[in-house]
Amino acid sequence: MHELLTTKEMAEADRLAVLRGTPSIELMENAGRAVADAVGANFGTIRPVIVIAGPGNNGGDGFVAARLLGERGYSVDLRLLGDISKLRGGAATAAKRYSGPVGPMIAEIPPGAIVVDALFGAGLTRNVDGEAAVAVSAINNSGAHVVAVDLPSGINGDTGAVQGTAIRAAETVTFFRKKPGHVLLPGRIFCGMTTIADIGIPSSVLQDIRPRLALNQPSRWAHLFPVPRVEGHKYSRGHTLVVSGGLSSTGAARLSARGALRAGAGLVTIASPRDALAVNAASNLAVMVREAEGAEGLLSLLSDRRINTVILGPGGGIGPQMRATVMAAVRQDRTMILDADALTSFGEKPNELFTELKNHPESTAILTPHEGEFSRIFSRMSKIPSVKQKLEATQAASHETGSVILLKGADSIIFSPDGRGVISENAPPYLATAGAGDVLAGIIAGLCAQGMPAFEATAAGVWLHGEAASEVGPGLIAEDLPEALRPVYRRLYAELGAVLS
Ligand SMILES: NC(=O)C1=CN([C@@H]2O[C@H](COP(=O)(O)OP(=O)(O)OC[C@H]3O[C@@H](n4cnc5c(N)ncnc54)[C@H](OP(=O)(O)O)[C@@H]3O)[C@@H](O)[C@H]2O)[C@@H](O)CC1
Ligand SMILES: Nc1ncnc2c1ncn2[C@@H]1O[C@H](COP(=O)(O)OP(=O)(O)O)[C@@H](O)[C@H]1O
Ligand SMILES: [K+]
Repeated sequence: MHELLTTKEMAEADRLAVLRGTPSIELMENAGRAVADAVGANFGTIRPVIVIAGPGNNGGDGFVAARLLGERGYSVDLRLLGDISKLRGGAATAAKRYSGPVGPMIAEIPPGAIVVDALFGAGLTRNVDGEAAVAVSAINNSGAHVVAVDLPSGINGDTGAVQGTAIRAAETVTFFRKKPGHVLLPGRIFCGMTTIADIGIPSSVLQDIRPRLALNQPSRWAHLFPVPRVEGHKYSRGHTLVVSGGLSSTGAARLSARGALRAGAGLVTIASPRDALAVNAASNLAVMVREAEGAEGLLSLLSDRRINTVILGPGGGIGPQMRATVMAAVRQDRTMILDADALTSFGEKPNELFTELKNHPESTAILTPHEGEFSRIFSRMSKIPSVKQKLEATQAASHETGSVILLKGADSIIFSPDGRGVISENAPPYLATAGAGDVLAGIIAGLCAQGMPAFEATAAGVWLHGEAASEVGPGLIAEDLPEALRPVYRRLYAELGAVLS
């Protein structure tokens, strides 16, 4: 159930379901029934229901829901955008089956009403304006409980963007699988709680559609999640190196190091400039500290081939020294997590980094920008859209650079250069706190160190990070995150049925 279908893929799912024997009107009847059931689950017949129907199949679902709610004893007021004679296909059939009155678009919602929003769904092609926009604002201003059919009207199903204006729903009933617009912001906020209804589309259609996008859930990466082995030892669990900043900025590296260790790396070492050695050493026990000054220092530490992952960027400083250090790591064929300052340092010359990465196919880079860092590093690359189109931009950045890209936010997006992508929805808002990203870089590195492939390790790291945050709860600070991994790991291993004797 974790695949995400673009609106085009969903139309294909509908088409294949029809080809395999389920008539389109039956899909629409099932969709309308699921919506009527959602109203019935929470509200008795005492509340009036207003169904706002649009000119396409989304409106058709609205006609079905209106008919069924009427049959169940609700007082239903159906309003249609456009002319009933212009309805086509399933929507025309659904309208014929509805015997109640059909009114014009509404500009005011009576108090206490429940609104079924069946104005536009997957077929929204342009900004909402005119009469439809008036209805949207009347609904939003009324405080009515809104059940959206498939998508809140005005939300783009592929991007989650608001097209002109959009209905704020309390709940959204979608069909077969979620769409990206249900999980990407701001769409996710407009959806309220989203439920998925089975309308009779067989899951086997997915074998033909082969969706590339999914929710970031353990089902995507659990088969590759590292499980400590009885015959293992610390070296078989990998060694992560974190490059620290100078005396006044060691905290970020220490947070990353702690994240990597808790995530299960066998060893973690902080590569520290001399001036910060004392503070790094004094504040770490299980994490080791070694002196390393700039690119030269890093190279000398990387002569130890057991160090298999390197974190660069957190608190590292912006400028030529950081660029040289990153380039040195790239030439050493390691898995690198490039975060924060390591990304910003290449803002002027991104191709310098990406050319070097291409010349070293044995090295793997995972880039973990937030939106600001993403713009800094990618805005000069013409084939990468603006970060405002975040899904397309992340996918293009991964494709163009051959690196795993994690675009951080409330709806973190991760893409692999092979085109697979996941979107996360488990991060609580209080995770947005200083240093949380540094811990995340560490968790991802800790998973890579244990041999998990880069894309899956990044997805798993982001999921664990969100779960750990929820485990801590409000009041969270970044230091809490590595510690909260323990109960999350315990639960995850239990769910995986992993034997940890
Ligand atoms: N396919 C199936 O088997 C099933 C589909 N199902 C349901 O169908 C929905 C998709 O249906 P759909 O493709 O007809 O699109 P829909 O969202 O109704 O909108 C298209 C209409 O709106 C109009 N329009 C668009 N934007 C507009 C704007 N800004 N302002 C004004 N008008 C605008 C557009 O006009 P046009 O662009 O053609 O001029 C067209 O008339 C899907 O979300 C699900 O609920 C379920 O029943 C299960 C089975
Ligand atoms: N509104 C939000 N809801 C949930 N998580 C968020 C939100 N905003 C940011 N985050 C998460 O918080 C973390 C912040 O990381 P980052 O921006 O690198 O901050 P820092 O550099 O201070 O560590 C990321 O994991 C990001 O996904
Ligand atoms: K809708």
